[in-house]
Amino acid sequence: MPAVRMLQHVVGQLLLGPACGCRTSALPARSLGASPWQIPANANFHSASFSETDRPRVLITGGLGQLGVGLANFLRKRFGKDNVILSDIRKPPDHIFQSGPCIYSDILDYKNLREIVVNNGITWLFHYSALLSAVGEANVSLAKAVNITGLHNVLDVAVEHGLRLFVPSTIGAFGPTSPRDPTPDLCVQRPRTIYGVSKVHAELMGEYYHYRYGLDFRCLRYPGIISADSQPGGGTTDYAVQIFHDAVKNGKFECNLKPSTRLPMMYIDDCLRATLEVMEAPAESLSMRTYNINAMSFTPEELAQEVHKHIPEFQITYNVDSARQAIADGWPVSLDDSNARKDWKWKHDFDLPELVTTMLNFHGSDTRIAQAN
Ligand SMILES: NC(=O)c1ccc[n+]([C@@H]2O[C@H](COP(=O)([O-])OP(=O)(O)OC[C@H]3O[C@@H](n4cnc5c(N)ncnc54)[C@H](O)[C@@H]3O)[C@@H](O)[C@H]2O)c1
Ligand SMILES: C[C@@H](O)[C@H](N)C(=O)O
Repeated sequence: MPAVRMLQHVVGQLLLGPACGCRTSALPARSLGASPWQIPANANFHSASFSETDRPRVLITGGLGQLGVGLANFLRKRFGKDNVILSDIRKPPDHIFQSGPCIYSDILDYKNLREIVVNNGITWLFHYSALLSAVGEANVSLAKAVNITGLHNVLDVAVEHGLRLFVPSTIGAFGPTSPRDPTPDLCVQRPRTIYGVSKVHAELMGEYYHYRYGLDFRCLRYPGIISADSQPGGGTTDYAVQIFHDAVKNGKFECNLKPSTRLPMMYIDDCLRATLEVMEAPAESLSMRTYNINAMSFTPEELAQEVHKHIPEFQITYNVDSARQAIADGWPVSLDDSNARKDWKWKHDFDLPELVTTMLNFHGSDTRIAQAN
C-alpha cells in the first residue's frame, strides 16, 4: 500500500474507532504536536491511571468568583490545604491568599495552563472560569473567548495529562423550547444566550472527549446558586443572593425579575457537596456524564414572603430588567434530577425555609459584629 494511502487508512481507523464501541485513544492534534496518529505504546489517557487511594492534586480555574473559594475550602478540608490550588486572573484578597495556594492563570493561555498542571502534578481540574448569563450578553465576544476557547484549552490539557475534569453546566443550557417543569436530562436544548450556547457546547465537547479519547469528564447542571459569603458574578439568578444583603442592611429590596418568575435554586453547601460526590463516584455508577441536580424552585414573591417571616418590616419592590427577565423566561422552572439520585445517590439538604434561615443567620451575625465594632 503506498505510504500516503496507508496513513489515510490508519487515520481513518483511528477516527472510526473499533467496531465494538470501545473507546479510542487518539489524542487531539495539540496534545501530540503535528502528528495526531502517533500514539505512544504506553499511552493511558484514562484517569483510571490515577490511584483512587491517593489524594487528588486539584486545580480550580476561575476560582475567585462566587463559587470557587467555597469549593477550595470544602476540598481542602478533605484533601489537605496544599493539595488544592485556586487560580484566577483576579488578585485575591489577603485572607484568601493566606488560606492556601492561590496563583494567576488565564485559561486563554494554554502553555501557562499546561505548565501549572505539570509543575504541580495536578490530577483533578475544576473548570469554573466563565462569563455568566447577564454579563455574557453584555460582552458576547469575551464570553465566546472565555467560555468556548477557554474550555477547549482545558479539555486539551485534561486529555493530555489524564486529568479528571469537572465542568459545571447550568439551567441556562436549556431554552424556551425545552420542556420546563421538570426539565429532563435529555431533551431539546436551544438556549438563546451566549452563556447557554457555550454551556451546551461544553457538555457536548466534554462528552465527545470522553467517548473519543477516554477523558474522565464529569458535569452537573447547577441551578442558581445562593451563597452567603461571596458575591454573584453577573447572572440572572443574582437577585436571590442580593435580597439577603439588602434585607438585613436596609430592610428592603428592589428586585429585577417579575414577582412570579419561578426558577430552580440551590444553597451552596448542597452544590459543593454534589460536585465532590459526582467527582468521587465510581465511573461504573455513572450512566451519563452530564447530570441535572435539583433542590428547590421559588419565585421572588415566595422568597420575599419567607424573608418577611424573619424580618416583619421587610419590603420588596420590583423594577424589572427586561434583558434578565427575557433570559429567565426561557429557563426551566425545575430540573428532573432522578438520574443523579439513582446513579450516585444525590440528595439535597436545603429547601426554602432552611435556606432563608441560614442566609439570614449568616448576614445577621455579620451585622451584629459590624455594629459591635
Ligand atoms: N453561580 C451560579 O449560580 C452558577 C449556576 C450554574 C453554573 N455556574 C457555573 O459555575 C462556575 C462558577 O460560577 P461563579 O458563580 O463562581 O462565576 P463568577 O462569575 O462569580 O466567577 C467566574 C470567575 O472566572 C474568572 N475568569 C474570567 N475570565 C477568566 C480567564 N480568562 N481566565 C481565568 N479565569 C477567568 C473571573 O475572574 C471570575 O472570578 C461557572 O462556570 C458558572 O457557569 C454557576
Ligand atoms: C444560573 C446560573 O448559571 C447563573 N447564576 C446565571 O444566572 O447566569
